[in-house]
Amino acid sequence: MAATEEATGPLRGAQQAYVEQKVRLLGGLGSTKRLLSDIRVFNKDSWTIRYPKLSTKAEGAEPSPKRRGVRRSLSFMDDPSSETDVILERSLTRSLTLASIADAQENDAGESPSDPDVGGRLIPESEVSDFQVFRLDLNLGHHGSSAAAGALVSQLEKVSIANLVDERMAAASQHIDRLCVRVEDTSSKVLVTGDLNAGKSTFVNALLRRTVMPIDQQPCTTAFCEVHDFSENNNVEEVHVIKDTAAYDIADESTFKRVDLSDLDRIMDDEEKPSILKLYLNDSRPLNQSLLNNGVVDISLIDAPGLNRDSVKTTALFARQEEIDVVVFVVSAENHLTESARNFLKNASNEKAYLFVVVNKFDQIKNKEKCRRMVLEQIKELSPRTYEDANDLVHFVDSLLGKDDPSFEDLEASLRSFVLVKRAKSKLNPASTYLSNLLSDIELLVGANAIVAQAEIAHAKGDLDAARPVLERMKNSREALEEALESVEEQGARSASSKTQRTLTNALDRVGQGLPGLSSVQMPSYPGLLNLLDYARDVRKALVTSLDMAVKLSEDEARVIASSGVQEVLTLGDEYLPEGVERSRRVFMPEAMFSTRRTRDGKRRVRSNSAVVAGGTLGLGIGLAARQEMLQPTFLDLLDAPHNLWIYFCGGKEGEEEKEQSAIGIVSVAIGVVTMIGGKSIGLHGFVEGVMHITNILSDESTRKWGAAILGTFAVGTAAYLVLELPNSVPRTIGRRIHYSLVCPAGGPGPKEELFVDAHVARVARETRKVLRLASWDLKERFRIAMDERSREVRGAEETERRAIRAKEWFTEVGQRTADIRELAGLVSLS
Ligand SMILES: Nc1nc2c(ncn2[C@@H]2O[C@H](COP(=O)(O)OP(=O)(O)OP(=O)(O)O)[C@@H](O)[C@H]2O)c(=O)[nH]1
Repeated sequence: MAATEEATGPLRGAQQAYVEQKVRLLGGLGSTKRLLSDIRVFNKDSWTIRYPKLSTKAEGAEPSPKRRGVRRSLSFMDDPSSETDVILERSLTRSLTLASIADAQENDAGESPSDPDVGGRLIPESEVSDFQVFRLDLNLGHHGSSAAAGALVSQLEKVSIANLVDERMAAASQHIDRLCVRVEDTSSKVLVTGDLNAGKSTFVNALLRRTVMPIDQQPCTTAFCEVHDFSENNNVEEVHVIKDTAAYDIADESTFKRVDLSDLDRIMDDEEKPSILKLYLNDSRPLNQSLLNNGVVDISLIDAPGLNRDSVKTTALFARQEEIDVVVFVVSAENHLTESARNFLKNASNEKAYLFVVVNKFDQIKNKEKCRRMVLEQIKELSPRTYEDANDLVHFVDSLLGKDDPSFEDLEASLRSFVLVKRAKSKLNPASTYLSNLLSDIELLVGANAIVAQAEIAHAKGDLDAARPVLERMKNSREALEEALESVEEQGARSASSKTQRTLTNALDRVGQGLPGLSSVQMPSYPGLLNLLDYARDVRKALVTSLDMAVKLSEDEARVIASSGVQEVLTLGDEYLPEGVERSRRVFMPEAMFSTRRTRDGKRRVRSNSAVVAGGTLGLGIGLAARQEMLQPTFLDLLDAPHNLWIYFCGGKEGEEEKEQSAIGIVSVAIGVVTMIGGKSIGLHGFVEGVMHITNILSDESTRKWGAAILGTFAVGTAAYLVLELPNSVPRTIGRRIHYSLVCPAGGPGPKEELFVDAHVARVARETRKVLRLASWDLKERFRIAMDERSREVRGAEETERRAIRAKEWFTEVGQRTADIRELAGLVSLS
């Protein structure tokens, strides 16, 4: 573009300043893009970013007069119920401090003089607590949809919210790319928009000093009409009708349709209404007066359809597009700001910060002062920065009069200055405003997340303080517990074994003497010689049963020992297991000890060697009394010849009394034989006759006379003795035989193994040990699991603490980086 010295001279200084600021801003945008990328990586790999919500507290919301910050209640989208008091400071950067810490610092500061800049927040109070760029409310409208969206988001999980924030950051990063393109672009686009019929086309025509745009009392602008200097179109004035803006290429005829300028009215009225038109016009005014042909920057004016014609959204979106540098908002003074105008201004001011407002048809207003006041009040609320610069940015004019209205001249000068001289404002400010908002959002995000990290550090420390000592104690006491359990097991088994040994040895000794193993067992009464065999059977059964009962007694004693052992194990559990660990819920059932297992077919399975090991007759397994060979009386039960012979001839070890008895016993052998042979049918009479008969054969007459008498007397005496002695000798004989069979079951004078006693001792000890081992195994398992859990807890808390410390450091670093970027991009002051 050719520029004359006259036009460029006064603008050169501003241009240079602009270039410098542009370079700084581009640097800031680049750094912010890298920062965003780092935050996204951190969000993905190291820390799920939480999305904060700051709300005003009903009470105590006001800050201390000494403080620049405001008190807010911090909560998070994924956990709206838990709130923390924070102080939000907004000076050059936005920072969050826990209220408790800020209060403490304030107290430490003592009676320091009040900050003169109290409440000097640089962005409006309403915006200070909220996100501008990362706001998760997609609908920017005013219809209260944000509350619904907030409620929806609060249902989402942390990760989903972090993903939404990530999407925002990705979008911000792309927006930065577009901003960079725009900042580097030398052209400036001025969008003229406003309510329907506000006089936008009239105003554009007045600026161009020619009637180009169709004007009507009826709403008539249906297309976006972009007005460019005709130098961009080879100095040819014409209209290009465009279907697709993105595809439009001035060098490619297929992307547009050429139309003569004089046909503009006709195209607008066409049935197939175009949506975008490019008008190339010759503004023949001198460079220092012309807006389009100004010698510094390529300006294009865009006359947009009235807001209420198209949907508010379309125009609002258009206004937010990055190629728009300046928004000129035309308001009809007759209507003030309509609702759609207010919506538009509110949203556009977020994006642009400064808006150029033309209050048109001011000539129609009678009470001009009142109108001016009311419009300015509305602007103050909607775009505070525009209001701050109202003298330059808000103009009350009559566009119909155009250049003939002195106010219009002021407007033109301000607009030229706004677009050209204050180019930084019109061109760079949208980018720096966006950058500043973005950095503020990052600061709010990392500030809140640093608070979360701090809370996690404290929480992890608390967990570690609680779990570490418990774990240490468990590690140190593990060996002691194992030893104690082993001792319980050992002592229980030993005690059961020695008790059983004593009980059974005692019982077996008594049985060996013909007495019942346990005194509680009744011996059968002697039924007489004729029922001797039954008597022997009953005696045998009683003795055997008494042994079974002794076994049962041993088992009962073992149950008591096992019970107290199990109790000891439980006490050890209480002593060694940490609090909160569930104690054993196993119930020890003594009656289950020594039970036989049943096989699948329901038959009993005897686990021990059936030769001598028995549980007794009382349902405790196969006892001696259940074994037929033990109950079956034999001849030897009555007259134990081998025993008596052994004792008598071999001297034995028994005492004298035993010897005397044995002498008689020898005699009894013969009688016994006869008795057994004759049994009940022969009887004593037959026996005496038999003896006489024998002596008849063996002796002569003289001896027969004496011998018969002697023999008769001897036999009768012996028989009488036997009859009297049998009730005592039979139990002794049977007892001795049972005793013998249980100590030498294989028969014969083999090694004197105490098989009966030993086997039961081993069995009872084994069963007792089994019970105690199970109880101690259970406790050991609980202890091991509890220790593993504590180890895991400690490791988890250590990991959380490490992660949170790293995150906190990282967030602090990010806070520093945003401050540096502000410095670099020249955003130190947002005014
Ligand atoms: N008195 C007076 N009338 C004006 C002024 N500006 C525009 N008008 C009239 O207002 C009516 C609408 O003007 P336009 O310029 O077509 O308005 P617009 O905003 O472009 O209309 P649409 O594009 O259709 O929304 C016309 O009849 C104009 O003559 C003004 O400053 N004073």
